[in-house]
Amino acid sequence: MAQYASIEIIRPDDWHLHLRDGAAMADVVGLSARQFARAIVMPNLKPPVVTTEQALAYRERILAALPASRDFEPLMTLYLTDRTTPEEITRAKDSGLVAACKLYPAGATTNSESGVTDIPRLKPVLEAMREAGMPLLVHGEVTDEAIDIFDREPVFIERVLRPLIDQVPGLRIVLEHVTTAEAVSFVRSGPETLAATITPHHLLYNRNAILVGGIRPHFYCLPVLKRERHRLALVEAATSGHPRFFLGTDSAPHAVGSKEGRCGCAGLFSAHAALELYAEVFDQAGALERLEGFASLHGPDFYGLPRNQARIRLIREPWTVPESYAFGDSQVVPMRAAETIGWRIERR
Ligand SMILES: NC(=O)N[C@@H](CC(=O)O)C(=O)O
Ligand SMILES: [Zn+2]
Ligand SMILES: [Zn+2]
Repeated sequence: MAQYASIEIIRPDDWHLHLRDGAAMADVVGLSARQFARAIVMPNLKPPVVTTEQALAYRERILAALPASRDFEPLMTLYLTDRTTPEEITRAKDSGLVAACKLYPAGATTNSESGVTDIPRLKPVLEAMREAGMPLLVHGEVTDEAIDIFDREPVFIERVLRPLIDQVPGLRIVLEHVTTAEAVSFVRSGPETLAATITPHHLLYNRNAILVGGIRPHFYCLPVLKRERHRLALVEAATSGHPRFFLGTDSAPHAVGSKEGRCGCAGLFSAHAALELYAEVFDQAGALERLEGFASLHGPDFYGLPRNQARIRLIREPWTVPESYAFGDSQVVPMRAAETIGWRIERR
């Protein structure tokens, strides 16, 4: 098998990113813009981004915080609630700047308190999205207390996603941050309108990372890391060349104090090195030739957006990740903190 010293690909996009807001956002946005041309920006701020007007204002704050040299396009999203109307979908579509809407089952993850409690009642909104050609992005976990946290994704697929696809056929759906073999086979056997994003952490780690040799809060995210057999299924899907699996980091920075407490927040921060971490995965799988499809082609194709023109080069050259990055009035601990990564992006 060829051992590439470097690899050049079309500049990638991140189809699932948390940028937060204010000074913290200003500290992290440049790290994503360094590698990605565009990113789907998640709307789970406090309070959430529920109207087109709020999404456009958030977009302006992101653009204002970008380093002058960076060309980076934030693709905005709306946070669906029980009160979202079909008219709001039309406004979002007409703005030309809102790319998708996000469904958080209420209580499923970080800042999802205002999420949807009654998904069947959302049908008129989902139909308006289908007419607008606007994808529905889904955090796919049930919140039922009786369901084990490691089973919440497969149960969501059977209880919620399968019926939803039947009720609104033709709606484009992205099952975000898939973590299980069940999700992979559901997407593979699903309609052409169903896709999934995969994170670097779910490709690189299994649940041992959280629990072996001490409890490691920086590996805690939702959906939680799963068994090794699930990780292997994700690697197979990502590196297979299948066009309905693509890159979405779910980089979700939290101030170090909110991760390392008695009740730590869910979310891993990977924006400092996301593409480099994906390169490791594809390299280990002997599939570097397929990185470009996963990182740069399948996403825009599914969203119906143009592919990027610029190119980016990754070099096989280890570097040590800092212990932390600035994050507003605090710090954020990055994935692989104080450890090495085998690839780096060529500076231009
Ligand atoms: N993934 C996470 O563990 N956390 C995300 C929310 C999410 O994507 O579910 C966050 O906003 O912190
Ligand atoms: Zn999520
Ligand atoms: Zn997320």
